[in-house]
Amino acid sequence: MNNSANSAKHGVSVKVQGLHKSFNGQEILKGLDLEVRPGEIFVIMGPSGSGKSVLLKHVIGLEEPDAGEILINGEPILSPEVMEHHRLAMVFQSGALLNSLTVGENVGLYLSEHRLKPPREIARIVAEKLEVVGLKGQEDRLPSELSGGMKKRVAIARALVIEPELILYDEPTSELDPLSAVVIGEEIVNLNRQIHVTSIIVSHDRDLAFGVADRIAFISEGKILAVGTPDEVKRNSEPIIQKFLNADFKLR
Ligand SMILES: Nc1ncnc2c1ncn2[C@@H]1O[C@H](COP(=O)(O)OP(=O)(O)OP(=O)(O)O)[C@@H](O)[C@H]1O
Repeated sequence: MNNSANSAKHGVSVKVQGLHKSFNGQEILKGLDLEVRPGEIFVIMGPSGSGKSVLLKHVIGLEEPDAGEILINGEPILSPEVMEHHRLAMVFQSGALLNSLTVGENVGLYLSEHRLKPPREIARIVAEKLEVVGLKGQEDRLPSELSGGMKKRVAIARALVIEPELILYDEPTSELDPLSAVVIGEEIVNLNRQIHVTSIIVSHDRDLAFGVADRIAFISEGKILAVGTPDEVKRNSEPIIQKFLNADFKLR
């Protein structure tokens, strides 16, 4: 983490160029190109198995491309420039909280493990981030005592301790009831307005995508089929997109 940049409240740009990735001889990403603007809420939507999570892992540097590259503010993701000067955070699908630790310990874990701040300062930062996600005063609770929506909000608070310039959300509303999903969507938008962080969300939740996105990319079988505003994507005539967006029960 670069402390000198901590006061800067802005998002980074993300550029994906010609991204290819295969696993065990099977091509999963087939040459993806994308550009996410600073401060944008960008949703990557598409059917199960289309490669959304694999793409997200490349954007945070957890996977290396077979070909192509990911640029953060014009610099390769794995370059020293990005590693040292940009703060990228990921909110995992499961929340990835440690059940043996309290909420406060989970949120402050990165700072305490790396001894980046004195305990009193960590406690102050944890309290501040919990307040941002609407969980003021919940430090001493255990993850097992929380609802699914609260766990996701704790996971978001944990991402916030590094003052991120980019937050990646992997299926932030999965396993949530519709009301809790709306709360998480609102949280993502509020954060975006408050700290101007660039947000990339991977989701097949149509309501979330159309509710929060500035722009949406629709991905299918490792290719981008469309990129545009929610209205543009809704109007796209590609049959796979229309089928996905209008899928409904037709039993009665
Ligand atoms: N590390 C890996 N090794 C082998 N295959 C993988 C690996 N990671 C992903 N895959 C395969 O890549 C394909 C795309 O997976 P991915 O998780 O990106 O899909 P997704 O679009 O996020 O789906 P979902 O919406 O169901 O989460 C799947 O067929 C998956 O089995």
